[in-house]
This record gives sequence, structure tokens and C-alpha cells, in this order.
Amino acid sequence: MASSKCYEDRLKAFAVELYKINAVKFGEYKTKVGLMTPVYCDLRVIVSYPKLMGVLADLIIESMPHMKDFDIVCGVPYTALPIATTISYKVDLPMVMRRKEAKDYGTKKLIEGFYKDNDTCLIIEDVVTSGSSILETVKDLTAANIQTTEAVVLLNREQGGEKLLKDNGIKMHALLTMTQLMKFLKEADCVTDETCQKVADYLKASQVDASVLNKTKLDRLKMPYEERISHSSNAIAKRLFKIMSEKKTNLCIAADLTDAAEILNLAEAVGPHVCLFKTHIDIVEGFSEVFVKNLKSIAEKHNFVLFEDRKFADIGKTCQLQYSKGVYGVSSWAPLVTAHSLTGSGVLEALEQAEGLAERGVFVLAECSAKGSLIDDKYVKATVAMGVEKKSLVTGFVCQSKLFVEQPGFVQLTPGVQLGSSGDGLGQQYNTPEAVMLERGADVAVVGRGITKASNPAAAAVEYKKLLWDSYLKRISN
Ligand SMILES: O=c1ccn([C@@H]2O[C@H](COP(=O)(O)O)[C@@H](O)[C@H]2O)c(=O)[nH]1
Repeated sequence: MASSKCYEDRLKAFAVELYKINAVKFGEYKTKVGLMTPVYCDLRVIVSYPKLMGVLADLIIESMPHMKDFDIVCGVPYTALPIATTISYKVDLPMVMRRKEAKDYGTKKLIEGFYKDNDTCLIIEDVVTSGSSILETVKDLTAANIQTTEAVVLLNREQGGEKLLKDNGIKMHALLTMTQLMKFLKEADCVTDETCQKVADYLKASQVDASVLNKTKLDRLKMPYEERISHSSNAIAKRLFKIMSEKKTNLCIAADLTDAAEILNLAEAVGPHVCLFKTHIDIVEGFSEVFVKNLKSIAEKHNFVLFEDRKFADIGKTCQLQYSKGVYGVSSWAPLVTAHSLTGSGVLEALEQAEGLAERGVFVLAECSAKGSLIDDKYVKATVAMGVEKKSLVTGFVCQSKLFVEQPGFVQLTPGVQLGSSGDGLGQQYNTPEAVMLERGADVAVVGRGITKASNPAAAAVEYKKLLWDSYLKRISN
């Protein structure tokens, strides 16, 4: 521990510099959650003062004599990233980076950089209030098999973050506490007694209740499927969770074959190993009422749900007609369908009101596995919000990353899964079963050609089923 007088003088000088560059401001500021605070810390500005960044890194390094015991460091995105980079460079300790979202599908992981299973990691953060940002980083590092037990932060606002982190097994080291910062600034005549008092009163009155934060946050990624039944408002999601628990499978087959008889053969062969049987009915040659009747009876026999990947994307009324009328009469035999959010919530309303099976569900497409997809963050967020609004109908979302983790009633369906291939040369991008379950948050993985093109589809289905189920068990037991 760096406790010499000289160290304290340097720390004090650093605190004053923070004030001078406006990284610490006093007045009336609105916090993220809309409350007023008399002190505002914006450490982002430090990147414009490289010498000060160097001083900060030195102070942190000196305060953590055991830093070299860690295998890697990781900054909490985004403000702490340059701080972590500077420390990593100075100590020659490798760094990894956590993505806030796995945006560029396919090649990019949630944790970037080189690391090994069970590497120990020191988390670096700028300011801690509740500690929840550090915990989000811990969650992704843990999912990548990286061990995290300690974090070092520039400023502890002393509002309960340290306790929440401790409760979650993370020991926090702080370069400065807010009390110490105020003391230094007062001694340097940067602030008045009145400001110090205001800040002290504010800290006392605005403690984050760690027990509330600990208790109220649900995490679907840690919950067994059967426990999620009671959180769902959609009948098909409930049925799906039950089937997955009973059959011990989270595999959805994409039966993209064009011959009706071959589809029925496939359904018989893989039926015992899947929870969902996904079709694109408009590619089928030989579609008939008998075909539908046979498919339905195989679904009943092997206890899986028929799922037509229709991707409705028109105005509500047209989607309603496409769903219930025409040659395929989808709403009479497929309890599950997909829809785009592109044209607004009228589509969901229309699908709910259409004639057809009494129990039905919709997977809303929030992200696409195809390379160059035009879907952006704003679209993804609006799609999830739209689905949440219609939770009686919405079974879940088709997506590629961990969305809606605190909403265990929804199912994440993730296509683009294949062993031994990264793409099909036509835009499709593949991940392994382990990656979609552990890194991308899938609840159900969709496998198409990985099974349908295998020499023995039933054996391939068993292999995918095992890999996916083992990854799920690993995820909930971590
Ligand atoms: O983003 C998406 C949405 C849907 N799909 C569908 O999944 C299967 C994937 O088949 P593979 O043979 O495993 O590539 C296919 O039916 C797509 O329409 C998707 O791939 N990506």
C-alpha cells in the first residue's frame, strides 16, 4: 500500500489537477437516474491530458503492489479503457477489452484480446457509485472463463458501490474516496466549507441500497428453463420452457428442405432431439393438407413445437391475411411464427387478432445473423421495447447478443450456428454452439444445414443437442 507522505502529496496534487481540468465540478447536476447532485465527476476529459493520465496510472500502480499477480487487466467501457491501456503499457500486463454489445456479428467476441481459461483479471474503473457497471463487466468476463475478484477504481463516491461489489465477491480498491477528494480540494482552497457540507449531506442522503440492487435484478442467463415458466406471459414460451426442461434440449432445427416427404422424414429422425421444428413453408414443393396433418402428428408424437419462420413485414392487415389465408393457412397449424418490427406494432396486434390456433406466439426479429445487416442499436432497442409491450403474444426475440437479460419470461432464439464453418458465402455467419450459449446469450439455438446436410442428420442432431445442453448447464451453474 502506497502510504508515504510523498505519495499523499502527489495524490493531492492530482486531485487538484482533476478539479482544474473540470473532471470534478460543483453546482446542481442531474444524475443518470434523474436525481440532483452537488458534485459531478466526468473523467472522460482526462484523455485530453496525457501527462495527467500518466500520473493517474502511476498512482494506481503504486497503490496496488500486487498488480503483477494478475494475468490480465480489463477496463470497464468506456471511460476506463484509456486508463487501463496506460496501466497495461506501463506494467507490461496484458489487457482485454469488453464490448458493450457484440455488434459486428461473426468475428467479434464480447471479450477482445488474448486470454486463457481461468486467467485472473484486475478490473479498472474510473468512478464507482452503485458498482453495477463493474458487475456487468464481471458477468461477461466470468462467461468467458476469466476469474475476477478485484477491481481498482479512481474514485469511490461512497454511495454503496463497495458493499454491492463485496456482496458479489469483488474486492474494491479506490485511489480516492469522495471524502478524501473534498478534503484535498478544501485544503487547496478550490472549494468552500459550504460546498463540502453540501456534498457530505448529499452522500449521506443518497446511499444506493445494495440489498435492493442484489435482490431485484433477475438474470435469465443464470436461471433454469423450468424456473422461467412463471415469468412468461405467453402460452408458447411457457410450453417451450417445459418441453426444453423435459426433453433436455434447446435445439431448434431449421428444416430448410424443399421436398415435403424429406421434411417429414427429417421430422421423424430429429424429432426426439429438438424443441422446435422451424420451416420456410414457401420453399416446399408438394405442400398439401396431408403434409400438414402428418407434420402435426409427428410434432405431437415427439413433443416439439411447429414454427413457421415467415418473417411478417407488411402493414398489419396484410400480415394478418398472409398468416391466416392463402395456400399455406399458417395460423391453423404453426403455433409459432416470426415477425419483423420494421412496420411497427400493428403487425403484432394483427397477428394476435387473426383467426387460427388459440395458443400462439411470435418471435420478433431484433438482430440478424447476416453479414452487413442494416439493423442498428436504435432499431434493436425499439424492437425489444415493442415486444415487451405485447408480452402476451411475444415468445421472445431472434437475436445474436444478450438482450433483455433481466426479462426471463422471453426466449432468445439465435440462428447462425454450425460446427466447423464460419459462413456460407452468401452472407450467413456461423458461431459454435458453445459461443451462442455462453457468449451471446442464446436460450434456443437454430441449426439448419449443420444437420440437414450431414450424412446422418439424426446423429448430427444428437451432437448439437449435447453441445448446446452442456453449455446451458455450464451457464446456469456458474
Ligand atoms: O437472423 C437470422 C434469422 C433467421 N435465420 C434462419 O435460420 C436458418 C439458418 O439456417 P442455416 O442452414 O443454419 O444457416 C435459416 O432458416 C434462416 O432463414 C437466420 O439464419 N438468421
